[in-house]
This record gives sequence, structure tokens and C-alpha cells, in this order.
Amino acid sequence: EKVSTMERRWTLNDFDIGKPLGRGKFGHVYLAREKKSNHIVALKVLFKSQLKQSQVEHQLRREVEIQSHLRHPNILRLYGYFYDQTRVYLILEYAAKGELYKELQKCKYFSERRAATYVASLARALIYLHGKHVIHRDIKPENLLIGVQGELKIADFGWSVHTFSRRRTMCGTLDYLPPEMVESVEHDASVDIWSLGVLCYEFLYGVPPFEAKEHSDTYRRIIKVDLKFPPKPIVSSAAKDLISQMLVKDSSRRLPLHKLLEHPWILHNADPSGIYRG
Ligand SMILES: COCCOc1ccc2cc1OCC(=O)N(C)CCCNCc1c[nH]c3ncnc(c13)N2
Repeated sequence: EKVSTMERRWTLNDFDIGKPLGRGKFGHVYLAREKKSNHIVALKVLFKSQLKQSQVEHQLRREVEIQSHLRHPNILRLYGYFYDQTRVYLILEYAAKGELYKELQKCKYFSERRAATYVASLARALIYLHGKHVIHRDIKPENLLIGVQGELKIADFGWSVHTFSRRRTMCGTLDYLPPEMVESVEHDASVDIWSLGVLCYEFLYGVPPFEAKEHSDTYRRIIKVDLKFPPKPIVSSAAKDLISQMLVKDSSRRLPLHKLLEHPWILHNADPSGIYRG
């Protein structure tokens, strides 16, 4: 019978390791094939020493626990994990079209149809996560992957919930933080609505809305909600209207995610299947 993948005692010998898929903060990700099933997966290798040094090992355990129970087409599956003397290995769904931010860099900014399709997919994934009382998945382009059909997958396990203060200052990007987090007051699921608004802006303009040279300037622009829409590229007023309803300082007044899915810009531009076919 099919043993649940989370219970199996996996070892490195169960896999043929393929090409590296990239290097993250805590380790490398490789293409791999499980020998018995020939199932292609991504294997993320984390060094215990680095996890200890950054005091995130308990956080990783908690996130793996959450992630292993999540099942959503726009959330990267975690099939299992195992460890040896020096490393922890995560067995993950493989996203064949790789990192979304590379795609964004390549085309500078996305069409309104592509941006709306991704934003709607992310909104559906966040509705699912909020329904499971999981918030703040740290949705920025670096943590988004593209599946073989062109569908979007959230790869990050929400490290940010407990480590966001150290982690953010550690690796710098504040662009996605809402005012309440920049001012380090308590936050709720509406932080994700803000981050999704930032992402929507970045999909359409190629840069995040509050970008500035210095951290202090980015903080100031976020707290002030200093939102400006450049004249180029030309973006529809419907898109600007949606972004303006998400980037609202008062978190209780941000457009709720289910209302986002009924917004004219989404209804008019997003592909209902969540797949951008180009
Ligand atoms: C504690 O860790 C939690 C899980 O984090 C990840 C799971 C899977 C990931 C990436 C993850 O974190 C980010 C990261 O390591 N990089 C940015 C470097 C590698 C980029 N991946 C490239 C990639 C291409 N096709 C893929 N199919 C599946 N997963 C992938 C990739 N990467």
C-alpha cells in the first residue's frame, strides 16, 4: 500500500541527484529522482551548522510540520524530509519553469493578463492558507516558482513569521513589509494583502512601489504609503485602483482577498485556470 511520504524513512540513497537548481540562504536545491518510483523532485539541502548558527532549526521543524499538511495547486508540495550527520534534506515538488523573479527580470515587467493571472493564483493560495490560520508567507518574487504548465507556486515556508525581524534585517529586503510590520506592531493575515499589492505593482512596473536607495527611505515611504504610479509602462486605471485598495495603511481597510477575486481588473484579465499561456 502507498506509505504516506511523510512517514517513510528516506535516505540520500533513495535518490539520484541531478543538476543544481539554485542556491538559497540556508542551502542548495537540486533536481533529484526517487529511484523506486522514478518520481522527479527538488531536493533542498540545508546545513545543520548554518541552521544552528542562525537559530532557525526549531522554526524549520515548525514550518515543515505546517507545509507537510498543505495541499494547494499554488503552494509547492513538501513530500518529506530526512537528515544525516551534517545536513537536513527537504523533498519537494519540482517546479519545472523555475524562479518567477528571473522571468520578471527577463521581461522587465509582465502584461496585465499575466500579472492578474498570478495575483489571482496567489490570492487563492492565501485564502487557503488563512483558512488554515497560516499567515505571512513572505510572498516576494524570490519565493515564487513556475510549474511546468506555467502555474505559480509559493515555495517559501513562511520563515518570516518568527524570524522576519532578524531575517529581514539580515537579508535586507524591506520592500514587501507593511507599515504595521515596519513599525513592529502586531499583525494579522491582512499583512499578506499588503504584500500581494506590492507584488502586483512590481509585476506591472518591474520595481516595487516603495523602493529607495536607503533602508530608512524605504521605511519612510512605506509608513507614509508614498504610492506613485509612473507614466511608463502604461497601466490600466483598473489595475491602479486594485493596488490602491490593497496598499492601505489601516490594515482593516485593505481589500479582502475574496473581494480581490471579484475586482473588475482580475475578472477581466486573470485566466480562470491560473495558468498564463503567453
Ligand atoms: C527552508 O527552505 C524552505 C523551502 O524553500 C525552497 C524550496 C524549493 C526551492 C527554493 C526554496 O527556497 C528558496 C531557495 O532555496 N532559493 C531561492 C535557491 C534555489 C531556487 N530554487 C529553484 C527551483 C527551480 N525549480 C524548483 N522546483 C522546486 N523548488 C525549487 C526550485 N526551489
